[in-house]
Amino acid sequence: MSKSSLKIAIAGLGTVGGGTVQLLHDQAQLLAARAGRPLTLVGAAALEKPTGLPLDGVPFFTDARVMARDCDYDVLVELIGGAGGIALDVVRTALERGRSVVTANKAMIAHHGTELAQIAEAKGGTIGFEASVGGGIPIIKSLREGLAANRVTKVMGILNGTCNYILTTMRESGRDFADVLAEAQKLGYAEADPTFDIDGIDTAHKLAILVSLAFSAPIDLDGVSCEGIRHVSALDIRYADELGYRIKLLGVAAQTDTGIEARVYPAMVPLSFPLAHVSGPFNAIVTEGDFVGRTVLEGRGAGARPTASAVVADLMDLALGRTIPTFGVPVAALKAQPAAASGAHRSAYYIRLMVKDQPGVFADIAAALRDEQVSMEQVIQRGRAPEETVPVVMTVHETVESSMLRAVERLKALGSVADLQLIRIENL
Ligand SMILES: NC(=O)c1ccc[n+]([C@@H]2O[C@H](COP(=O)([O-])OP(=O)(O)OC[C@H]3O[C@@H](n4cnc5c(N)ncnc54)[C@H](O)[C@@H]3O)[C@@H](O)[C@H]2O)c1
Ligand SMILES: N[C@@H](CCO)C(=O)O
Ligand code: NA
Repeated sequence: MSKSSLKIAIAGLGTVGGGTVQLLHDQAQLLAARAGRPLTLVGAAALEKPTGLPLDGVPFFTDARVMARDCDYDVLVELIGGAGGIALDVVRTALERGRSVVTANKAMIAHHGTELAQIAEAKGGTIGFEASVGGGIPIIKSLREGLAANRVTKVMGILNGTCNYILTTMRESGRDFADVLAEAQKLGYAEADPTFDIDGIDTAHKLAILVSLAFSAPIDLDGVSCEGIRHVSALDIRYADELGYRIKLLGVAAQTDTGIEARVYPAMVPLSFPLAHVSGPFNAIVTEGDFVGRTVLEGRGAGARPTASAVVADLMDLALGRTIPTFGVPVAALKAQPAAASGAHRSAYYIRLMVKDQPGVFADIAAALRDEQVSMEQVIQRGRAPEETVPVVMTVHETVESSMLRAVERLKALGSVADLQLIRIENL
């Protein structure tokens, strides 16, 4: 006896929605064979009906709210975007109707995930959000299922394809930031508002989701500190190369004795580091678990086809009746934890100072570092330009963050220092 099809309504037909419609069409036979039932589109909504997508015979809606409310579907796929607004409305409507939801919307999950999981639990639906973190990389499934036997102690990753594309292309081509960002937008990697990418907000959304899954805690976006890549200059990228590092925007979360540490920041990573060679729009995530040790997952973090691959993986779980609580455990079992004590983090650092080229400057810099017990490792200063500022670049040994920040204040207060750039050096 053949099973009934999984009825899918899709809201949003842009980069990811278009890719998803195409995948459901191109792989229809393979999906039906694996799921034991067809996956059928019963509705599609967007501001305008795109041409060139295989949507013949699929009812089209310009109002996604109407589709969410009236259409007869098993699962609503939300690919509109935005933390609230229409995306949240259609998702709430579907869940309230006892239907399931699949979404790529990390902003919405990071802001409203716990509340939505509660509705899903109460009404008998589920929420799939594999596409929301790491694009096509199965990191949600990995944390929620594959690593379920472990206490996870650390999750660290390159989680934003746009930033990684910008940093990689700037390094390889010497092109400037704005030019490369425009290219990432054209390729469909960037968010509708690309400041979400470059200011680290998108990475923070994704890290908040990973923290919840890894440490069984309710989503806490406010608990993620966030620094983007706007201030990373071509000069720093060149010095990183010379010193044997790559600059990467990282999301890093760890379980510490005092609570959860969750941070987004650009860091220099040594070439031997598992994330150093991850380039272009690729993402990668390193996890550490108490029994499994380290695992590393790498793949395409953005773009139509990889992201559609993750959306449809969630649809396959639904078609097969494989369901699991949204964050791995029922909402009532999620336990909030305090944020780790600030300033206690230890790491090495890269410092670039723009200084006036005059006698005594270096002694002042050395004294500022000495006074805060910060120990220098390498120093690069070359060129001579008595009328201008010149770069002095240093790396310092592992030091407590609070000492490093006090030393930075001392350095900034020196009359000879015109500018200062501080970048963490990350190691595992
Ligand atoms: N682009 C990527 O590589 C990527 C990867 C992972 C996750 N995501 C996420 O996927 C989601 C979609 O991103 P995208 O890049 O496909 O966006 P997009 O801008 O390419 O597409 C958005 C779609 O939503 C539709 N839409 C917008 N407002 C609407 C409204 N009021 N009513 C009905 N439809 C409306 C648009 O017509 C369009 O079809 C976002 O949450 C994004 O963060 C994107
Ligand atoms: N704007 C996001 C899309 C994938 O989530 C990125 O560049 O990674
Ligand atoms: Na994913």
